[in-house]
Amino acid sequence: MLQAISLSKNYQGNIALDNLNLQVKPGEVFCLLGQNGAGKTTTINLFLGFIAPTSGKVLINNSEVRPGAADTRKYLAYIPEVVMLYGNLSAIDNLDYFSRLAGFIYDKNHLSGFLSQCGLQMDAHQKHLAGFSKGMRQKVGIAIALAKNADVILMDEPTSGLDPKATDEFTELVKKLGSQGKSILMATHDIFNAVNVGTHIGIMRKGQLIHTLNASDINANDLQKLYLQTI
Ligand SMILES: Nc1ncnc2c1ncn2[C@@H]1O[C@H](COP(=O)(O)OP(=O)(O)OP(=O)(O)O)[C@@H](O)[C@H]1O
Repeated sequence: MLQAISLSKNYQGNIALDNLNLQVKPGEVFCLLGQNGAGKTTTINLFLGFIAPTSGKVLINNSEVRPGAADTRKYLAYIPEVVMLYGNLSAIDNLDYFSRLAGFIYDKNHLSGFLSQCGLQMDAHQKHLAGFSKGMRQKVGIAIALAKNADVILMDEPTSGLDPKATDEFTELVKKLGSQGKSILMATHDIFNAVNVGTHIGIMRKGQLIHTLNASDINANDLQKLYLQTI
């Protein structure tokens, strides 16, 4: 489970995050919406331990995240806007490498099984990543999350630039991960997708979480209205 408690972050006197409180329980997909600069990436970077909070704390499975500490990182997988892996390695070799880094050793069939579960077509498993589309890279990123057995998945605008079919495939995968009990926090600008994939939706403005909603309580039109009123 993910928790942010009274979390604030200042950069040279500028407030990037202001007393944020949120939690993402197992099985929940929490979508964070907000304009550029609202603080979404800062929130994700704090959970990843890339930066330290100015005040407050972030917890993963009840352990406090500290920059550079490995104990909370083992629960995590991270899907950035573009999954950057080794272009000169095949999908299966990338997956093997990153699984081993996380302490998991699988045979080729098992690795291939993770890639297939994530919708990557068989004939791409042995191909170099350099030739992959963004949608294919995101699938390999999710396969790494599965292979690492990560409880928590952080995603920063993972569907930006994906075509509608690739977005739909990605959305179905994220729902499946949620139904398997993962806790997922996703920063996104895609209101329609947030309603579709999220169990919870947060709207941020200037570092504050202004609204937190159950996705089942709102449709995309009403969410868009609320978003525009809020930002
Ligand atoms: N390393 C940094 N140094 C100084 N200011 C920063 C740094 N990183 C972020 N900020 C500032 O913190 C605020 C929040 O930025 P953040 O990247 O978290 O927003 P965001 O909601 O993710 O935006 P976007 O949708 O553009 O990705 C912004 O004002 C930004 O300029």
